[in-house]
Amino acid sequence: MTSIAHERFHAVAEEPAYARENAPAVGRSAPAAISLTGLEKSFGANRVLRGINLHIPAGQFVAVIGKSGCGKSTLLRILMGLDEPSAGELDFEDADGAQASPNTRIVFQEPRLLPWLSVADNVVVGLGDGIDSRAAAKAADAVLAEVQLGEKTREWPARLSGGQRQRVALARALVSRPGVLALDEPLGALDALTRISMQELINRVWRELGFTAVLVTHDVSEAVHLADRVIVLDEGRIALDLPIPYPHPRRHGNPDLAELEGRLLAAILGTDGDH
Ligand SMILES: Nc1ncnc2c1ncn2[C@@H]1O[C@H](COP(=O)(O)OP(=O)(O)OP(=O)(O)O)[C@@H](O)[C@H]1O
Repeated sequence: MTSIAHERFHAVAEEPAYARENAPAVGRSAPAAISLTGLEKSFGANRVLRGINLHIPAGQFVAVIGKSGCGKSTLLRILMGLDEPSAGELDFEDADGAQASPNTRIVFQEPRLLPWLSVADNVVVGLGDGIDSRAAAKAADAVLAEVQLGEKTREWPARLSGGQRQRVALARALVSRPGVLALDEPLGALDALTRISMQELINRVWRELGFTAVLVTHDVSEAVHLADRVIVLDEGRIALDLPIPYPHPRRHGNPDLAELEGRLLAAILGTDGDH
């Protein structure tokens, strides 16, 4: 495993006006650091995660990549509290290193929208209960504008394209201003051009809002375009921990990124030592 001294290569911009004025207090949390220590997960005799040690600083964007079945989604589910580890520890820390319980949200490959609710009401679902309905509607409209769906707030999900539906799912995750956002192959079902525009959108909202992001993807190009750091999982272990030391936003076709993509592919396919 290659360990890295993390540096922030992106400047988190000052909080945008829409976020200050329209984000409700409910759920809102500062970006949190994530620490995994000796994390293990078994399903019966199947040892899926085998002693994962990983520290993700607050605000970092990490991509997790690896062969099908290597444990990526299991790791993400444990991070989100959707599954329990068999052994080891998961801790969140605030900027002072104190234990934290950040607001965490996840976006899946399928948008999972409720078909009987409008686009705006689907986003309001992301706020949970206990928030004034006018404040919730205002927050939903603002975040929908941020994901360029300001024209579609009253539309039904069935009348949107696949990319638009996934932008609603992203807006539903962002409306409560999470400190940690998990992305489980969120662009996997989209065509190549929509993927690129969604990558730009994810990169922009991350730079603007500054949450900690963990992205599971099969796409090495997506990983090096979005992440500060890419973790390659192999049979439940970290096979490579690769920093991507370039400022955001990143250009497609950059030869330095192409070289990193090659290294990642070799690590995923287990051909690092071959010539
Ligand atoms: N709830 C479960 N019960 C039993 N086995 C499970 C469960 N969830 C995952 N597994 C097993 O854990 C292993 C890792 O699955 P996981 O979904 O984490 O892999 P992945 O790397 O995300 O795969 P993919 O890239 O195909 O989505 C697989 O062998 C899978 O069958």
